[in-house]
Amino acid sequence: MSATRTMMSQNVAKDRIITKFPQAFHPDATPYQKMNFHPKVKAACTDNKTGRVGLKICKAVLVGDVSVGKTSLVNRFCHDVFDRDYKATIGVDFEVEKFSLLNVPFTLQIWDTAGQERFKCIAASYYRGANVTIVVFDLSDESSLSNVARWMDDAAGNSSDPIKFVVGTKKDLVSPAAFESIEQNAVEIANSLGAEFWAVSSKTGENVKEFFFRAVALTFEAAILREIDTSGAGPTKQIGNDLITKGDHPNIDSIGRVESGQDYMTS
Ligand SMILES: Nc1nc2c(ncn2[C@@H]2O[C@H](COP(=O)(O)OP(=O)(O)OP(=O)(O)O)[C@@H](O)[C@H]2O)c(=O)[nH]1
Repeated sequence: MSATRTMMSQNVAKDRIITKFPQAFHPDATPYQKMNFHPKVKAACTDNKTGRVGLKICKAVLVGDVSVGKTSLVNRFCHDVFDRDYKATIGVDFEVEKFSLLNVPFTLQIWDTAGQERFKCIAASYYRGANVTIVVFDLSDESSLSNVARWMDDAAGNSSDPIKFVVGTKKDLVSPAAFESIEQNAVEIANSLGAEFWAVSSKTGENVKEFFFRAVALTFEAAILREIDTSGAGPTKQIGNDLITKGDHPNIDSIGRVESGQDYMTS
């Protein structure tokens, strides 16, 4: 391993190192059937002799109805906290998380958009170029599930072939019987949208880390495969479809990484 790679791996927190390919929540509720990293990806990451594996930065966008739990999901994963009080997202928030997969550093920008209709225009301008589209609904509120297809259409339609997820939150609020019923509907909808289904609770933390690790692994793999297929040589700085660059944002560093913070504020 090169000195640079060793240094970069050391910058990643221990609980952000992904060694095994994370599995789907439900084997029948995913279009992504792989059980392991692709041999080409393993080889490229293990050798890294060709210089084709560069710094990876991808973009995930969360969308969904008001108050379904988008911010709570991000906060549970990124900060391991849960707030019972509702504070509406204004415009869009973002976090940046660093990972290591197959000893290669990987950064995920997580964009948390507002569900309120009045912020829709602002939020929608951030959908573009997402590598992962995450449509969130509330397992305890069936009406939020009925809007999932529209959210997916709006958000994923602005990106080129993103990895897609439908995530039901607030699992702690539903009885096992109610869960079984809404899960069945959610799986059907997710399948029809070509998305993978997950059920999580940000309150208890159930499945939150598992979900994000799965999203990260699928995105990383797709990005490396795309890079192997499209670039013959030379390390790349990023492989997002349409990532923001320095100058677009005051907190962007020289290689296009952003510090976490709120990106848009209005009264
Ligand atoms: N019991 C329970 N409550 C949750 C869970 N996730 C979120 N909530 C609550 O649901 C409310 C809304 O959560 P948010 O995360 O702010 O929802 P949001 O989707 O980001 O809302 P907008 O920013 O308006 O789009 C808050 O009161 C949270 O505490 C969960 O897993 N379980």
